[in-house]
Amino acid sequence: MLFDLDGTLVDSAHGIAWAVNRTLAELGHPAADETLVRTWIGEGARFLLHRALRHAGADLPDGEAFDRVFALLMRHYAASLPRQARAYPGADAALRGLRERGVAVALCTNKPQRFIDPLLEALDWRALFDGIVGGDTLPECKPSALPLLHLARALDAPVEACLMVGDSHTDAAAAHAAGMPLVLVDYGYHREFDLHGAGAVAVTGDLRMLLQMPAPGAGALAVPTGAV
Ligand SMILES: O=C(O)COP(=O)(O)O
Ligand SMILES: [Mg+2]
Repeated sequence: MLFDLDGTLVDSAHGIAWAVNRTLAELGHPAADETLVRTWIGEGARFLLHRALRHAGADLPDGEAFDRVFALLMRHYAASLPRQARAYPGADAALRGLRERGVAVALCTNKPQRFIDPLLEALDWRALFDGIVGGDTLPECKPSALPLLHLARALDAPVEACLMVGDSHTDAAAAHAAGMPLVLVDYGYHREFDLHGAGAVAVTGDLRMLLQMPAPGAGALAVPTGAV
C-alpha cells in the first residue's frame, strides 16, 4: 500500500507555512496565510516556492537566482520539521495495523528526499516503510506514474493489487496514470479538486478504514462497502 505524506499521514502545513514565511520575510515580503499555503502543498517544494513568490508579487527568479532562493527555503524547511511532525488521528494505528497484517507499506511523496527520514524519525515511523520515494528521488515526481510504478516493483506487487492513498489531485492523477487503484482522504490539502469525482475506490476521513480490507491474497482490493 502506497501512502502520500503531506496532507494524508501528517498535517505538516503549519510547519511548511512557517518555513515559507521565514523565507518570504528574509526576502522582504509579507507573510502568506497558512490556509493559502496549504493549497500550494503536494506538488513538490519548487512548486511551493513558485507559488509563494508569485503570491508575494515578487519577480520570479530563474536559473541560479531561483536556486539561491530555493536553498533559503530548504534551510527554513529543515528547521521546520519538528513543527511538521503532526500525525493525523488514525494514521499511526493504520500504518502499524497494516504492518501487523503483513501488508507492505511504502511512502510516495513529493517532499524532498532529504527531509523524509528526519520527519519519520520524529514520528517514530522510520521502521514502518518498506520503500520510500521523495519528490526528487527519481527523474519524475507525481503526477507522473513513475514513483508509483517504481514502488510497486520494489514491493514486488502487481500495480493493480497496490493501492495509492493520497489527498490531492496530484495523487489521483499519478494513480490513474499508473493504473493503480486510489483511496482519497477528505481532510488534506486540496485545490479546486472534486474529491468524489476523482475516480477513487473510497474517500475516507479515517485511515483506519484501510484495516478493514482483507489480508493480502484474499482478493486484492476489496474496500469495505459504505466506506465511500
Ligand atoms: O509537495 C510536497 O512537498 C509534498 O507533498 P505530498 O507528500 O503530498 O506528496
Ligand atoms: Mg499530499
